[in-house]
Amino acid sequence: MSSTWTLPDDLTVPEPVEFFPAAGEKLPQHWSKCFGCGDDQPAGMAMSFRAGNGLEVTGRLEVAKKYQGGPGVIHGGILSTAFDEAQGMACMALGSPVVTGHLEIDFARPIPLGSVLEFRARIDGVVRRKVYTSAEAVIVEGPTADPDTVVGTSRGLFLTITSEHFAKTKEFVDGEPTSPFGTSSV
Ligand SMILES: CCCCCCCCCC(=O)SCCNC(=O)CCNC(=O)[C@H](O)C(C)(C)COP(=O)(O)OP(=O)(O)OC[C@H]1O[C@@H](n2cnc3c(N)ncnc32)[C@H](O)[C@@H]1OP(=O)(O)O
Repeated sequence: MSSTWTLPDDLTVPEPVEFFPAAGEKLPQHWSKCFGCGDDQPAGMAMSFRAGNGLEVTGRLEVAKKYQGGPGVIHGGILSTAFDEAQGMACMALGSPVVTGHLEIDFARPIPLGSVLEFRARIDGVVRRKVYTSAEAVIVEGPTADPDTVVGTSRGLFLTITSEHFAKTKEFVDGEPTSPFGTSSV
């Protein structure tokens, strides 16, 4: 199905901030307790990310058996979470924390359990606090691996925020952060 997503006319394309890692380098976690990428979150998806060219990042997800939705395939909510994480991590190029405002996914192909997915996510541009992002996923390891076949696509709007955003939920934080960005990058 084709997306109804359209980019605004007044979109501008920023440069990555100076401290954004060079292409191929690992991105720091934004929050070690994050369900998507945290290394201090045993229940989480343990996604990892590297900087790509310009405003692009690549992410990796191993599709564990516990992510099953339909028989033998990934749950759509897990794939959506992975896109959310990947597009949010692309926003790291702005050097500002963000949260997701809107996310839409096309599920293009079944994704068998045991696959390794690669996500290619990017910032398409910004308008004021609004960050327009997009991403695709391909299977790079597993029974149906094919790096040229897109198995899912996503478009997402992220909003830059200040640290005050999370002040409201500070008392509910589960555990101490260990990521370089602490609680505030998200
Ligand atoms: C670098 C860090 C790496 C982070 C990776 C993290 C990956 C995971 C990310 C997440 O999953 S975050 C968790 C899920 N998201 C949330 O919990 C956010 C909950 N929603 C909110 O807190 C607020 O709705 C939000 C901050 C998104 C917006 O509220 P604001 O009061 O700050 O914005 P405001 O209403 O002033 O709108 C600002 C602009 O955004 C637009 N906007 C806001 N929400 C929108 C929406 N949902 N859809 C479309 N447009 C939206 C709004 O129309 C307006 O456009 P204009 O500038 O053109 O006037």
